[in-house]
Amino acid sequence: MSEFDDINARGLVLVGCGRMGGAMLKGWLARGLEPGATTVIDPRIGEEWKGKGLRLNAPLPANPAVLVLAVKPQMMADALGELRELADTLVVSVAAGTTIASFEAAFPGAPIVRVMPNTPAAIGQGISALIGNEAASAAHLDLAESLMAAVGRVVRLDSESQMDAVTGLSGSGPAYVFHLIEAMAKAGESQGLPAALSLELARMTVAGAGALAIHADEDPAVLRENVTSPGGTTAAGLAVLMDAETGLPPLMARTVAAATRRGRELGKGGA
Ligand SMILES: NC(=O)C1=CN([C@@H]2O[C@H](COP(=O)(O)OP(=O)(O)OC[C@H]3O[C@@H](n4cnc5c(N)ncnc54)[C@H](OP(=O)(O)O)[C@@H]3O)[C@@H](O)[C@H]2O)C=CC1
Ligand SMILES: O=C(O)[C@@H]1CCC=N1
Repeated sequence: MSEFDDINARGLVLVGCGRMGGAMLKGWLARGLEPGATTVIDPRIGEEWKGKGLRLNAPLPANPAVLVLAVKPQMMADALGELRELADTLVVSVAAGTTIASFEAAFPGAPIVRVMPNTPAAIGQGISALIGNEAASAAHLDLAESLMAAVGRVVRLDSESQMDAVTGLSGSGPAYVFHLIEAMAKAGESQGLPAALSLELARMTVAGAGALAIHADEDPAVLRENVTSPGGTTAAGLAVLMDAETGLPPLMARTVAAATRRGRELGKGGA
């Protein structure tokens, strides 16, 4: 028994195979999704997906288990317009902003699950938050959860109103962390290190600290204190980074707030 048994029997349709759709597809194929059971709809399908046995831009199966929508929110209306009605299919959207209500208008009566994943899904290290509509049964939610659990961890939300903040935190978050790596590498260069060495030190520091944050029993605050010798180098660095006015906390608060706000705008049809 695998989480893909029903999906492999009935089919999965992925609409939009770009950065996020592609990341999930990579993870699903690695964990048991059969290429022949997978229909990918994307007008500009990347070369990497050809020759793998996927059904590329092929007619939709009669009654797929799941329809995954992974196009940009701004393209969603066009993409939905191209889909015919589906009989008994779970609709899963990963689009930022786009509300469950807007999908209910497109798929009346259908079970709909809104998910916010992130791109580490490509290596099975994602985190996804999900919430379903009234028509989504416990079995539908379990199906969506098992699909996303195949590419990382899954949390369920209490309310759709949490989804924009989730998007601003963990959906967009990998980009913040990649930028942290870039910024640390640049800072090392400024202190005289060669670029390649600085990048390697920054990349492994973030990766190692992230892994430790998951595997250690202690909270991140304790792990931070473990690095910080009284009167030492870390304390000097953190005095800058943790400054309540000019440090990371207010900057991160503004960053997540801006992303959350943008999610809300997209939900209202913002271009
Ligand atoms: N990237 C991320 O980290 C995350 C993205 N998301 C969400 O995932 C969704 C996709 O984002 P992302 O992968 O970054 O975007 P991309 O632009 O990389 O991927 C979207 C893909 O959909 C294709 N497409 C456009 N119109 C249609 C259509 N009518 N039918 C089928 N495919 C179509 C695009 O083709 P073309 O390029 O030709 O337009 C593109 O290949 C968004 O809604 C986003 O909010 C959610 C979490 C994280
Ligand atoms: O930037 C975006 O809008 C999407 C949603 C979360 C991550 N990428």
